[in-house]
Amino acid sequence: MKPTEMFAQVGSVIASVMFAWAMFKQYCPYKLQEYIDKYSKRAFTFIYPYIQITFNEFTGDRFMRSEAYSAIENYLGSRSSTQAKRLKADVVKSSQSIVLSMDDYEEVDDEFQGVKLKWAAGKHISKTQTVSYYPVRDEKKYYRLTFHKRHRQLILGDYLNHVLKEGNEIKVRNRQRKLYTNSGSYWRHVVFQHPASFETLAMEAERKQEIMDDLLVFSTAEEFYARIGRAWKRGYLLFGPPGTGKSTMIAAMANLLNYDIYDLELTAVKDNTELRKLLIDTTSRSIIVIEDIDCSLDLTGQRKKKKEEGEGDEKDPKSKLPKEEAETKQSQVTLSGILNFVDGLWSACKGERLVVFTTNFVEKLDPALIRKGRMDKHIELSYCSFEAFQILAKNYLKLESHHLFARIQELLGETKMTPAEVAEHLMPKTISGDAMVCLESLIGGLEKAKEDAILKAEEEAKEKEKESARLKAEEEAKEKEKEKEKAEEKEKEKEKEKAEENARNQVKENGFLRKWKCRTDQQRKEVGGLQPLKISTAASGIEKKFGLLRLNN
Ligand SMILES: Nc1ncnc2c1ncn2[C@@H]1O[C@H](COP(=O)(O)OP(=O)(O)OP(=O)(O)O)[C@@H](O)[C@H]1O
Ligand SMILES: [Mg+2]
Repeated sequence: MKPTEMFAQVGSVIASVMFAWAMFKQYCPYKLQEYIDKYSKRAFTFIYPYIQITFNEFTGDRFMRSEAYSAIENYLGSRSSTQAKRLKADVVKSSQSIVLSMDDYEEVDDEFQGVKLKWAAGKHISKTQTVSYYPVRDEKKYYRLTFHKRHRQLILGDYLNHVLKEGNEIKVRNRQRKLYTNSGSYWRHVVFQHPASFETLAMEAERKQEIMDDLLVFSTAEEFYARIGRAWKRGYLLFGPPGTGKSTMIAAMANLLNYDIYDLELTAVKDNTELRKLLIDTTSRSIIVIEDIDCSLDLTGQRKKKKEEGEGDEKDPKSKLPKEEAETKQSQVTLSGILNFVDGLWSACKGERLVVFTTNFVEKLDPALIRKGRMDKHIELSYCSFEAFQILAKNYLKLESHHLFARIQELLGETKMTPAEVAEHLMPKTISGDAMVCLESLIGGLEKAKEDAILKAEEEAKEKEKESARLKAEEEAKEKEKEKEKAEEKEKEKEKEKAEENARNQVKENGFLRKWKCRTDQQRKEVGGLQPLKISTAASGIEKKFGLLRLNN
């Protein structure tokens, strides 16, 4: 057969099939069409040994992007870049890296525990029913997974879990982290790009490792927290003098765990309701920070006042506050509001969260706020030790050792200097960045700090001496006053005794007079009976006591 004849024949067959299909569509009853369609599909799947699963980009209402779809997109990213011929590129981490994914209708192969699978990207296109010059094409993208039906169990269970988990991890790795700050009842964010890390943090290696382990264990302990029935959150209290690295450590924590930071400014929060709203709006994998919690609000004061008034309801202390106080306060966030934020709300929020409080004065805080369970780990950041200095020297000057280190070690043992101050001395002082100049500057600073400390100690000692002398003088004056009072008391006692003695003598004298004057009954009648004797007050007491009477003559 000639090729032209063959083409003519194939053409007429196709035309006949199309004609038959058109006639079938036109005249075959709808019900019958449905039956034929259904059974032909069943017959096909009976013969076809593969299973297909479709993951649409949007689920439910059109506005929610499917989590599974984006996880698969991330999962297939690396495979696509090596297999697919047409790729889509997207920029993440503010132009720092490019993420590739396969373009529509591309296919990539994957393998899981020796089982081969195929992923394909596709889209359904349907025209919307709007009347317009430019009809909108409604695209519905999807990924389709194809695998042999004998692997159904493995793929539907382990494989899909593996895809979702890995996809989500890639998503987290690629995401641009953010630093949120509250403005009214909303969060505003900027890109978080702090270079601090635990490696550059000046701190004793052992303690540093302990904190890092604690953080890493927490971030992978989802199952553990679920098993013990606790919300997946952990509280850290960082305390220490200014410039010891509290804020730096928070940045290092966020970088270690790849978390966002929510820097909560409590004084800008109107009340507990606003606080609750802000907290509900936080996302998982985040650190919620309240810096200088002792200065943020007079939380301790509010609680103490409440206790004094004997109104122990923690739930709503605001209503118990005196009226003027509640009105004059700019922010009405209360301690109980904070406590509820740390405890109550968490159980309702999915995902892990760290809550970090920092303070310069840990002793000022209410014990309820920092008890274990709320602030699980208390970390003290203190003055610069020699070990911490070595890390700073390595970071700033690229120095592992130097002959001046011995002197610095000695001085650091004798005086206190914060890592921030040490770091300031180690900042390059010359264009050539001479390390010697920096170390000498540090030694100078440490020596001065030592001298200042000695002077301060002397002054304090003098103050103390003065104070104790003043107290002693006060004590002595009090003692003298007491002695004087005692002597006066004694004098009074003596006078009283003397008066009583006199009274007794007078009474005796009166008794003798009575005997002497009333010798006969006749005489008694003449004087007109018995009359009480009028004598001095002390004597009248004795007279009452003994019931003595005298004749009134
Ligand atoms: N432990 C440290 N390791 C490395 N750098 C530090 C350390 N402590 C302080 N610094 C340096 O000092 C600067 C100030 O430190 P930071 O802001 O972390 O102190 P802070 O404890 O938060 O102080 P404040 O209590 O005043 O908020 C930082 O920019 C950092 O460069
Ligand atoms: Mg700070």
